[in-house]
Amino acid sequence: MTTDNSDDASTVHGSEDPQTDEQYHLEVTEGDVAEGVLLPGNPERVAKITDCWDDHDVVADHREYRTATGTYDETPISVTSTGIGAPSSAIAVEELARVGADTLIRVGSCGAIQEETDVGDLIITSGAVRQEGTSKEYVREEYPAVADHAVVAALAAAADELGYDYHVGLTASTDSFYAGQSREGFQGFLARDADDKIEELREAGVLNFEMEASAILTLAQIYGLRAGAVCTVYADRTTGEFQVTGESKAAKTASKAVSLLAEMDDRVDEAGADAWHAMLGL
Ligand SMILES: O=P(O)(O)O[C@H]1O[C@H](CO)[C@@H](O)[C@H]1O
Ligand SMILES: O=c1cc[nH]c(=O)[nH]1
Repeated sequence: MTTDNSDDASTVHGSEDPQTDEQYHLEVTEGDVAEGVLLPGNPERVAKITDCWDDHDVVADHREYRTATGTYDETPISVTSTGIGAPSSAIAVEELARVGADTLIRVGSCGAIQEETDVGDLIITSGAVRQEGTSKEYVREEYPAVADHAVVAALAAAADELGYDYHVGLTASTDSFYAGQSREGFQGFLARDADDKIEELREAGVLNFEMEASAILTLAQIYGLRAGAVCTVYADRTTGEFQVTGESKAAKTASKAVSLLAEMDDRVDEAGADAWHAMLGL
């Protein structure tokens, strides 16, 4: 008996050299992406991000993963959409790391749960509650999802320079937009402890809900990569207001942060760690 495997053969992605092979989900290879990569959830946000760059090319577009590479303020930079949620974001981190990315910044939207945060504000994540399952496949629940301190500082410096209102603090990353974020489901369904859950996070000082940051930060920490997150507030969970607004603020802030980090890295290469600390005001 003969078997026709021609279709299979054309879609095999080799695993002998995972660094340089085309990656199975993202369809990127080494050289396609810069060291600094922005990670929006929504593929449609890729174009909104590249709008503020000097130039760019779309280098891959497969499933939820759209990747573009270009320059911002003369700094090489890439963007890859992750799709919604931790499982697909973890795949993006895995495959981007394999092709040479070392700095990952999520550029997202979120729901804010504190009174002082308004729709359109930016929230820069310093650490994230791991209310998702993916990062638990990698490491025990007690392991912290922390943002890289230089990435947080660069995002805050960028938002300052651009004149945007921002808050720095803790994010809760969930596996569910509805039940996981204490929203009503279909026909008014309310998950067990929904009200208590949002109140507990609020009282513990958590600023916002979104769905990817904790997995990205956890994997980055395990792999020795730098990561952070900046999200625009779409939902104000204290007033009930919801508006899709301010996407370009997070895009510009994260792009500028990548160029500030590259500048810091160059200075460290030239003058040692003291210069880096001086730039951060430490
Ligand atoms: O706007 P993005 O980056 O997709 O982020 C947020 O929006 C989606 C839910 O609507 C989730 O991915 C959440 O994290
Ligand atoms: O409330 C919100 C808004 C955007 N994304 C989320 O995950 N939650």
